[in-house]
Amino acid sequence: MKKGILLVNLGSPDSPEPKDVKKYLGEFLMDERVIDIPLVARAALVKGIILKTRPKASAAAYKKIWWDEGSPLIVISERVQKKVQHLVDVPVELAMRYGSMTIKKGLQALVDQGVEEVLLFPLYPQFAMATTETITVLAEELREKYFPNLKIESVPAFYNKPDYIEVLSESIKQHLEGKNYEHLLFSYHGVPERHIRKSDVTKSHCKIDGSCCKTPSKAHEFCYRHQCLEVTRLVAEKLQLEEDSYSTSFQSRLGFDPWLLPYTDRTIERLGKSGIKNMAIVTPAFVSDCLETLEEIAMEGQEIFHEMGGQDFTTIPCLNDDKAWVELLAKWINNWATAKTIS
Ligand SMILES: C=CC1=C(C)c2cc3[nH]c(cc4nc(cc5[nH]c(cc1n2)c(C)c5CCC(=O)O)C(CCC(=O)O)=C4C)c(C)c3C=C
Ligand SMILES: [Fe+2]
Ligand SMILES: [Fe+2]
Repeated sequence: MKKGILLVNLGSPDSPEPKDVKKYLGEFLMDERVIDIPLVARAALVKGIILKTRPKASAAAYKKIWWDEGSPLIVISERVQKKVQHLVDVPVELAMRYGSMTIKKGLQALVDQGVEEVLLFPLYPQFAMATTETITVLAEELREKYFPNLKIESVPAFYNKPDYIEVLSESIKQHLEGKNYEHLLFSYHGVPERHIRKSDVTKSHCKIDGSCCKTPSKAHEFCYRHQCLEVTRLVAEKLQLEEDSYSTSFQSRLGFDPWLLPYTDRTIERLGKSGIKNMAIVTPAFVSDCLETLEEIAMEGQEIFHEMGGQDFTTIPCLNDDKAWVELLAKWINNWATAKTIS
C-alpha cells in the first residue's frame, strides 16, 4: 500500500482584511468542538454577537504580524512541510483545519499521487477537543464521504515523547543563552474548563483545579491540562530549572465562561508587580508562531510587563522550522512508513 502524510495545523484567514477574518472566524467558531454549545445558541452567539465586532479587532491584530509572504502560521507550516519532504521518501502534504487549505484538498492531493494509506498528523503536542479531535473527526467524515478506500491513521498527542521534550528543551536553552532572566513562564493556549470535563473518559477523574493532574489516570490520554503541565514539568526537569523560577499559565481566553487558570495576562502582571525585572516566556502549545504568540504574547504581554515595572521580556520562538524539530518529524514519519509506529 502506498503511504503518505498529511500535516494539519489550525489555519489563518486568507488576508488580514476584516472580510477575510470574518469568514475565517465564522468557520472556526462555528465548529462544535470549539464553541461547544447547541447549534442554535452557537449561531446566535457567533453570528449575532462575536462576528459583529471581533473581525475588525482581530484584523487589526493580524495586520501587525502579517508577513509579505502571508500568515506566519501558514508560511512557517509550509517551510516545515518542504523541509520534511526533503528528508522522507513518502509524499508529505499540508492542510489547515479552517480556511482555504482544506483537509479535503490535502487528502485529494495525496490520493492523486496514488496514496492508499495516510498518516494524519495534527501539529499539536497536546490533545484538545478544539484541535486534535476536530481534525481527526473531520478527516474521518471526509474519508467516508469522498475517499472510502483510503486508510487513515492519526498521530496522537506527542507532548511527553522524550525526543520531543529533548528538542523543545534544547531550543529553549539556546534562546535563553546569555539572558539573565529571573522567571520563565510556560504559556499555553487556554480552553474552557468545560472542555476538560467533556474529554474525561473516566467521567470522574477531573477536578478542574488541577489537583487531579498529578494522580495517574486513564483520563490523561485526553486531558489538555495534564498534558500542558507535563510539558512544563519535563522541560523543567531536563533544564534543571529551580523551583519557583518557572510557572505555567493559559492565554487567549474568549467569552465569559471559566477557562483554565491561571491566565497569562494576569500572571505577567503579577510577575511585574512582584518586582521581577527580567522574564522569559515560551509557548509550547503551538509548534509555529502565530497571532497568539507574535501579537498577544510578544506585543501585548510585553506591554503589560513594562507597565508593571518589568524591563527585559524575552519571547522564545516556537519550534517553527528549527532543524532539530524538522529532523524529528522526519524521523517519526520514516518510522511510521517503515515500521508503522512513530516511536
Ligand atoms: C493549542 C492550540 C489551540 C487551542 C486549544 C485553541 C482553542 C480555542 N481557540 C479559540 C478562539 C480563537 N483562537 C484564535 C487563534 C488561534 N488559536 C490557535 C490555537 C488554539 N486554539 C492558534 C494557533 C491561533 C492563531 C491562528 C493564526 O492565524 O495565527 C482566534 C483568532 C484570533 C482572535 O480573534 O483572537 C480565536 C477567536 C477558542 C474559542 C478555543 C476553544 C477551545
Ligand atoms: Fe485559539
Ligand atoms: Fe487532571
